[in-house]
Amino acid sequence: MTKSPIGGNRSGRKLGQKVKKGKLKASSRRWLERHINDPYVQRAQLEGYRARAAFKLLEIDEKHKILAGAKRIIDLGAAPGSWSQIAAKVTTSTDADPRVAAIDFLEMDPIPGVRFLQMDFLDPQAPEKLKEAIGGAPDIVMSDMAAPTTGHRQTDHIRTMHLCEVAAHFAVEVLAEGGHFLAKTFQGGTERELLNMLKQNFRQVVHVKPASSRAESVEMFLLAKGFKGRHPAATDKAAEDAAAE
Ligand SMILES: C[S@@+](CC[C@H](N)C(=O)[O-])C[C@H]1O[C@@H](n2cnc3c(N)ncnc32)[C@H](O)[C@@H]1O
Repeated sequence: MTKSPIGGNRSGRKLGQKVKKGKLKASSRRWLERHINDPYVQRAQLEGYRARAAFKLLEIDEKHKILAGAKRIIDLGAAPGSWSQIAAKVTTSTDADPRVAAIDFLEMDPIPGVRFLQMDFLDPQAPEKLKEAIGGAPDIVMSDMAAPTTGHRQTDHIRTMHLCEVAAHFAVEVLAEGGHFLAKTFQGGTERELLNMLKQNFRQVVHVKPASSRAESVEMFLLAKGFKGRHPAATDKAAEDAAAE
């Protein structure tokens, strides 16, 4: 999703009205020009995705093959819904047999096969509600969550890193063995402690910057592949291995 400088408008309707009335500030006009000329925005419209963010997930998948065979997927920070659209397709989720659970504190238009919770993922009740909604261990927990911007770069950075950390701990709590965790992070932002925890619990941990993630953005994705499972012995051995590295 691309954030509008006029306040999180996703549909472009309000923006369109402001353009018509000639009320745009210079920064908004620059944003709009970039948005309109963005090839990923155009492709998203052509291919029926709700956001250009779809291509970040598709590019990561092209290289790292995480989606094929996934039966259940949890999507954190889902609105407006392009990742959930992909998840519903991959899992062949339907309203009668839902296999995708999604959460966002913003509204999201319904997607067939996606159980959507409009709530804050940091709400203490969110993990249980998501588990109930998905109805079984997910093969993928993916998070595109970014904290709402305050204008103070470091604060925004810390808040998004916190979301990434909470998402990682949730993934370790719910994933099926062999499952994957994907989350938005920032360049240079992933804490060593979090990386170590992921290395203990997953076979491979990498940082990815898809081409569709704007070059000027510090956004990156953290991908942890192949969840080792919640076997205490395996976890102890993994911890020893990670500590020895
Ligand atoms: C980049 S957008 C996600 C775009 C989405 N992946 C897509 O493909 O349409 C990030 C989303 O994270 C949501 N978000 C941020 N913090 C959140 C939180 N604490 N709980 C739930 N959603 C959150 C925002 O409301 C926003 O909609």
